[in-house]
Amino acid sequence: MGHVGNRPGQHLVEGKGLMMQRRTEDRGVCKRLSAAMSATEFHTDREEDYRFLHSMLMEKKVHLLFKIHERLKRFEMRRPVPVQERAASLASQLAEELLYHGWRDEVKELLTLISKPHFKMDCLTGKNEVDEQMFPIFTFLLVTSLLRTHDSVAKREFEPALPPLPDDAMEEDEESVKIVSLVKTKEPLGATIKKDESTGAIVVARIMRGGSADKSGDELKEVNGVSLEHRKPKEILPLLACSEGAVKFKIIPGSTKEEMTSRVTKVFVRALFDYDPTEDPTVPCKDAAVAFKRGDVLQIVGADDDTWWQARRLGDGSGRAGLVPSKQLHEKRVALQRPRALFKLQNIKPAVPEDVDYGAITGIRIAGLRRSFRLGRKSSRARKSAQLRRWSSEIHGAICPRTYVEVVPYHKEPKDRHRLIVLVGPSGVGVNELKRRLVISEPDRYGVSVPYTTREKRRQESEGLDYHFVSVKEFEELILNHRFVEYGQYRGNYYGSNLDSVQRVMAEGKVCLLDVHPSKIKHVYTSGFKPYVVFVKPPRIEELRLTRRRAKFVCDENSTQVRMFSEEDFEEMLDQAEMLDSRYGHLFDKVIVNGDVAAAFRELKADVEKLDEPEVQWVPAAWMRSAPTKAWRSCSSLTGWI
Ligand SMILES: Nc1ncnc2c1ncn2[C@@H]1O[C@H](COP(=O)(O)OP(=O)(O)OP(=O)(O)O)[C@@H](O)[C@H]1O
Repeated sequence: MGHVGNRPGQHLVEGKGLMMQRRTEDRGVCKRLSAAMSATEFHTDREEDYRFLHSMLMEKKVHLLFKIHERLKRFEMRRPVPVQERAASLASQLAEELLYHGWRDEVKELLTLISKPHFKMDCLTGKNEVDEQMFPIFTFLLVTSLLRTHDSVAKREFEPALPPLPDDAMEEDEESVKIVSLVKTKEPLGATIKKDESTGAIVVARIMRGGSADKSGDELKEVNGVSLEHRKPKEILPLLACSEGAVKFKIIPGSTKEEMTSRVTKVFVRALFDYDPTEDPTVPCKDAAVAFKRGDVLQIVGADDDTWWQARRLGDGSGRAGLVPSKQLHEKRVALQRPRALFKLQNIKPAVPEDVDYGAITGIRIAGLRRSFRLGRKSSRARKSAQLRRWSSEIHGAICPRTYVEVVPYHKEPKDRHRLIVLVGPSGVGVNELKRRLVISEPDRYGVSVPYTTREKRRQESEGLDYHFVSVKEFEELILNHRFVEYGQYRGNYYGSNLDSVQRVMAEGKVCLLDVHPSKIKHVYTSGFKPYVVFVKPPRIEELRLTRRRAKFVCDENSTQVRMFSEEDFEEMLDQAEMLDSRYGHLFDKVIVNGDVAAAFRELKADVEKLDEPEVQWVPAAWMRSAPTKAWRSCSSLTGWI
């Protein structure tokens, strides 16, 4: 066993010698097994080691241990919960009903004795030691006894009772010292501690609002009687970790407490990024942090720290506040990441002629249901400049990252106009298809804005139904007056979605459906339109192949050709969707995956209808007031998020 040398496995061999001495001890079995297994990497050539391993692995106890482990795991997964906390009293009542009448006094006394939870089972197993006639009663009592233990566990009565406050607690220093006893439970204390650099004192750094402790700024003097003088926070954590049951803190109120309380903010924000504390190595305490997804609404209840704010996630039911990265922290993090656009070339989508007669393809003519002015409508020159804009916007996004935006509750009144529904998505994903279905389903409720164009009217077209036909001069004036949400040129003609056209639909009391490139959403991002942005996302490629087998796709740049989707089209659609989601995802209120078109349509319709219900909707605060609240200004500024 005394193998000495510089080989990597040396210490393992020595470890094995130690293990062999203790081979009979159950507790060492697992350790030995894992160490021996590691040792095999280096010593499988040694006969002795091999024999040792073999004999150990064949040991019945090892197998039993694994079996126990598996059972425990299975049991753990089932998460058993008590059906009720009064099983024993029910059983006793039943016993009374059935048996109790006419029992001798000795039996009654015995019954009292052995129905205690801690009554030893051994006493009941020796049949000869007790009256034969009473044996069924013993059996019953044994069960009752077990049920009492069960009830104690169900009521968690096994936890120690709080020790009474020492009589001299307040006498010690009436003004400034208080002793707090807390029972350690599974619920986090809701506090983090740190060393105050200026005074050297250990202080409660953060107390989560709604958590067990809520006295931020207090100074910790003792934990379970152990003085914390000159100790570092990491020395204190083991003290807390190893304390069983009652944990006693001696706390001196911090001087800045009132000041800090007054700084509590009541700001609501929408998160514009996902946050998972389990994947964040820098969070001060993972259990004290709050996970959220992009789009979740958070109530910021503490923003006095530059790095970690305290927030509640609305709708999570716990009401507990926890740590979330501050705006500044998230911005710094994003800034440290390399902007992807600088290193990854984007796929350029081929142009699709905007002038295709949609009605001819679908057989359905609805005012304004022309092919969209979205990505696919650009000439190759326009595409190049669009690509450059895309790059610059990605770099801009990295410099000015999306963090949080202040939101306020909005209750729609019956007299209020419907919100504008903005549909975005990669070309060919089915935005027009969904729009068309909505309009057909309720033409009196849904409407689409009629685009403007400078091209000649064709024979089968009507003014105000297919297009508003205007002169170049008129169109350019409208451009100068910022009347277009989106416009472009194709084959020498202007085409555009006009704000007045959108307003006309809304003024008719209809829900206006608008599809634009997400970069244009800013033109309608106002309290007047209150846009509700729906991102239509393609499903996985397998589902695209399956669902679009018979779909026709307008494909040719120079003509009005229609063809089936190709594999390349699908890949491009998915690429574009990813790009749109990463760049404009912070603007999306809803994401609908358009796999099965009927299901996507139902989901969209239900969602849009919900906007008319009296339920609260969270909208950007900027829509409802001209300036951000004082509280939000204290958190950060609102600029540059759209
Ligand atoms: N879920 C779906 N299943 C099968 N076919 C679909 C589905 N969604 C859309 N389609 C079909 O795919 C084709 C393209 O759809 P649509 O014209 O609505 O796309 P789009 O997103 O509006 O494209 P563009 O931006 O280029 O105008 C149409 O023939 C449409 O009927």
